Amino acid sequence: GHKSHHWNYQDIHQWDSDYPHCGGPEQSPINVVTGAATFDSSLGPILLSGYNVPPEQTLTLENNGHTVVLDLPDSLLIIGGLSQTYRAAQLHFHWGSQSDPGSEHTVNGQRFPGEMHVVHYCAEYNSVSEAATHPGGLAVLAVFIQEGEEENPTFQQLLPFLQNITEEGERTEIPGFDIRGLLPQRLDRYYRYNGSLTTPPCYQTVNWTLFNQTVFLSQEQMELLEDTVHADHDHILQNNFRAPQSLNGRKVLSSFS
Ligand SMILES: NS(=O)(=O)c1c(F)c(F)c(SCCc2ccc(C(=O)O)cc2)c(F)c1NC1CCCCCCC1
Ligand SMILES: [Zn+2]
Repeated sequence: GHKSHHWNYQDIHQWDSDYPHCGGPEQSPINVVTGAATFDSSLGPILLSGYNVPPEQTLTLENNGHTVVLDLPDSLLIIGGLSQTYRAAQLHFHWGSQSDPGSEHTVNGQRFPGEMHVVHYCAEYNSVSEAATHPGGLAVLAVFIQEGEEENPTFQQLLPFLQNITEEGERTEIPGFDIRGLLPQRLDRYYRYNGSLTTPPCYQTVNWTLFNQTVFLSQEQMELLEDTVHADHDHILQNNFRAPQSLNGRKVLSSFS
């Protein structure tokens, strides 16, 4: 298991004293300035395989005190749109509160209500932990979450279970469902840059894909995400996002013009 993370989102400026990579030059998240992105025609559509998990296969949903994590079978693959094949490890969320947005990345200075990260590791490694320490070892698909009129049926196969894991350390089993349905329709339109984990140890080993198209949750679903899980016993887990980090000369590419 992981050494217990004694960090939190309140003393973010302390992170780099305990975790030196957090002070590195290629950190995440960033603000994407769309007008400054460079179109790269070699960036093809993200191609997924095995994302439809049958209901008889259960998935573990956990409150780890920093976010809610859905463990994913390593049979879910990214087989296109990246230089190598990547295997799924987990997905988790970043959110704000009912009054404030909580995405990690921002676009032209706009923060979205929430952000989902689907974390994958390069198939040449045997585990996400091993891959996490190698450049390009991780590929995270990031999806911005907005509030809309309709209830999102695929998120409805996940969000109600948050009520089983309100306390840090709690976990629950949920029936498999089509993980593809959590992603936007257009997997061919995205921003791409090299960055890091947005949490300690902040390894600078993440190939980021930020989809241009967002997903929509109803107000009730947003409230489930924002107002259900707690950390260290009593206080509600909200605003679990890191501030945007300097690009330090990094290029942001786009798969579309
Ligand atoms: N945005 S992100 O991808 O950087 C990210 C966060 F912002 C995160 F906040 C998290 S959760 C906090 C880190 C953590 C804590 C406990 C455990 C455990 O008990 O197993 C594991 C991790 C979190 F889990 C992740 N992703 C993890 C990063 C830590 C481990 C490396 C590979 C999995 C991706
Ligand atoms: Zn994340």
